[in-house]
Amino acid sequence: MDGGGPARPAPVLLVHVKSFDQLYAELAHKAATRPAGSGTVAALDAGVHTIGKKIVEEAAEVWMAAEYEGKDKTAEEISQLLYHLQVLMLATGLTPDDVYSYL
Ligand SMILES: N=c1c2ncn([C@@H]3O[C@H](COP(=O)(O)OP(=O)(O)OP(=O)(O)O)[C@@H](O)[C@H]3O)c2ncn1[C@@H]1O[C@H](COP(=O)(O)O)[C@@H](O)[C@H]1O
Repeated sequence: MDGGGPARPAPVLLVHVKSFDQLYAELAHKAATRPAGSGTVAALDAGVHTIGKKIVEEAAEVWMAAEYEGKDKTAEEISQLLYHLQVLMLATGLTPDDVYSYL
């Protein structure tokens, strides 16, 4: 027995999924338009040396997560590493295609 009322729509879980290329396009737009409050703009202004150190830090966090913190945490840390790699790509004028050509 369902009481005869109107059927309630099933709950929808909204998951925002972003591809590597989509993130790069978003970051390139940020770099071009320089919106206030953008961490990407701040990182680009800080320069390659600072971005490079962040990449090393994030890579270590990926390693530690993989050894000790499980799959979810590892995936999160990898996403952060990919983000900072993309910032370095922008800082050095590289596009995803430049990288893909070596894969
Ligand atoms: N995907 C990311 C992303 N991943 C990682 N990060 C940055 O990397 C940091 C994570 O580093 P840690 O976890 O080590 O934290 P933390 O050491 O406390 O960080 P910091 O003190 O170094 O900022 C975050 O604080 C962010 O600054 C990101 N910053 C932005 N994005 C995405 O990039 C897009 C543009 O962002 P804005 O330029 O900030 O608008 C948006 O779609 C964001 O979701």
